[in-house]
Amino acid sequence: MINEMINEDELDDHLARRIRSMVLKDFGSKAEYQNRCTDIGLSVSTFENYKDQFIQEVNDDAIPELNPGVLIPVILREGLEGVQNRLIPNFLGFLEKASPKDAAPVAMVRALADCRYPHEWNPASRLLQRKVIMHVGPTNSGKTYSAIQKLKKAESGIYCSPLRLLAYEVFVRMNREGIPCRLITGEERREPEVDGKPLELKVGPLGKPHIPLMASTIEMANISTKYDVAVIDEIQVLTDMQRGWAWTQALHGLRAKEIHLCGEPTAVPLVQRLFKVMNEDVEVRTYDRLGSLQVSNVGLGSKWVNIKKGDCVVTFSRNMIFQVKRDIEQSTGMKCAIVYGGLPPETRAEQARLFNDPKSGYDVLVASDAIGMGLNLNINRVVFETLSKFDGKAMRPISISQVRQIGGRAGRYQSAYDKGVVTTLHNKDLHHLDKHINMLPPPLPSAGIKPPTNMIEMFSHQFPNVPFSKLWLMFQDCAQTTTDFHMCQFKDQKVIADSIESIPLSVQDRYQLMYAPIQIRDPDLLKTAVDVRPFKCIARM
Ligand SMILES: Nc1ncnc2c1ncn2[C@@H]1O[C@H](COP(=O)(O)OP(=O)(O)OP(=O)(O)O)[C@@H](O)[C@H]1O
Repeated sequence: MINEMINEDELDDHLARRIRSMVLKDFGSKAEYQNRCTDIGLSVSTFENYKDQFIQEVNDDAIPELNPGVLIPVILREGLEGVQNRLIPNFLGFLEKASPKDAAPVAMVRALADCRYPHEWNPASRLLQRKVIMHVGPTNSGKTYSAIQKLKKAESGIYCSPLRLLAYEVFVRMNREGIPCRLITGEERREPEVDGKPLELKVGPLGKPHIPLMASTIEMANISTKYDVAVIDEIQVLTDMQRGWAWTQALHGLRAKEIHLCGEPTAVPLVQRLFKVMNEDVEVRTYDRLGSLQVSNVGLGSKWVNIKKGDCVVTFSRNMIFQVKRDIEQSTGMKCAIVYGGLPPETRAEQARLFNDPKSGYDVLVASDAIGMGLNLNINRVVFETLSKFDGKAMRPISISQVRQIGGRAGRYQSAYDKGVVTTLHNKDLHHLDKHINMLPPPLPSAGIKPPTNMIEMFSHQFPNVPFSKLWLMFQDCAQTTTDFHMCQFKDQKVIADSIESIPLSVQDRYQLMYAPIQIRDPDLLKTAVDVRPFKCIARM
């Protein structure tokens, strides 16, 4: 497959055109596309009459959504599938212009799947004029620190986190400083406490205890409450294929007088465009890195014996984390702490604490890319075990943004090592690392969206008795979006939807289950998810 071999810096207009031609050839010849169009109500003759004209228009770059410049980030993020998924919606858009009469049979279902104005999905927030401040800069530049300072002083506020562990960090820090803060994640809810003991709360004006702050994973952020200040961390994740919708929803929906966004400068143009549609201005504050970060001129020569105290080895599979830990402990005698996404927050925090404490005896950290977002660790040197990651389908080079985010964990301000070093296990990877760490990633192309449940329900009324996984595909074929948005795809969505198809459930329940982060490899968990409702118990954010 062509897309499995593409590096971020190799994909140019010419290659994007070649990939597009390949996909268009299938559109013209494979029965699948015709069937998908007839499933939603188009006649066979309409498809046959207009498909070649459509292919010609695309090849002439007359359909902006399928131009090479738009497709490059799509191919990098979604592979060939991203281009394939965009063909039918654009074919229907083309048909509507070319022959409204022939497009009439699908006009209503297209209107029901109109996702061009996601800011209208949160009408209550449109009544507010929100002040938006965007803190941007490289890693370790004090962006989150500045935003959190504002949150601390707020009468009411929310911190929206990309990770359970970061939400937990803010929860612990705020309560320790005497500022009552709740924790809300997919897994747990906690009232203000310090070291397991409830925090003494002041009584508010209505005679109830006043808890001003909430630290929440972004998927769980309550957007119906009013806040003085909201902080959205790692805003660049809004472009993520699976989770981006939660950032977009927070950005559109948070009912806060003041919103602070923290993240990479690459997010600025897209975020500005999204707020412009809502008539809200964005004040951009730019930060510089606190302390230097250097790429080493030597790798470890593929030898774990070259690991030193203060090193963090980054690898991308859970099996490798344990393997690397064993290898390092055997060849150096040093003990390794481990951090990866699947660990419970307390265990992760404990492992991070052990590594950060110079007297604990844990000198090395072995971690997954879970450390790439915001964690404060005393790392002297980040060592990439590899620069490729399995994305569920194929091994792909990690993005420039990921290289920079993960590498940037070395040398944290006011930590034991304020100058950071980045290197690779294998010398052959060093050149790639050096090139990418100094490269500015391109601006973010689009923000993820997840259509609201009522939209899917309305759409489903047009196609009774269609299995849900097929209905979701039909919705996406009909969906209209602008180039600023993309529809999020949920991990294993088809497998989940098909495995619950025979169980009597509402459309709302099916939709909710489909995007719940269920471990489908565990059949018991999937069964529990179906048996136990509401489904909050299985959320694993
Ligand atoms: N003005 C400051 N005073 C004291 N400590 C600070 C200050 N600014 C930043 N720090 C500390 O520096 C470290 C990095 O800051 P912060 O987490 O805000 O960086 P960031 O730019 O958000 O980085 P990342 O994107 O990696 O999360 C943190 O430990 C933070 O507490």
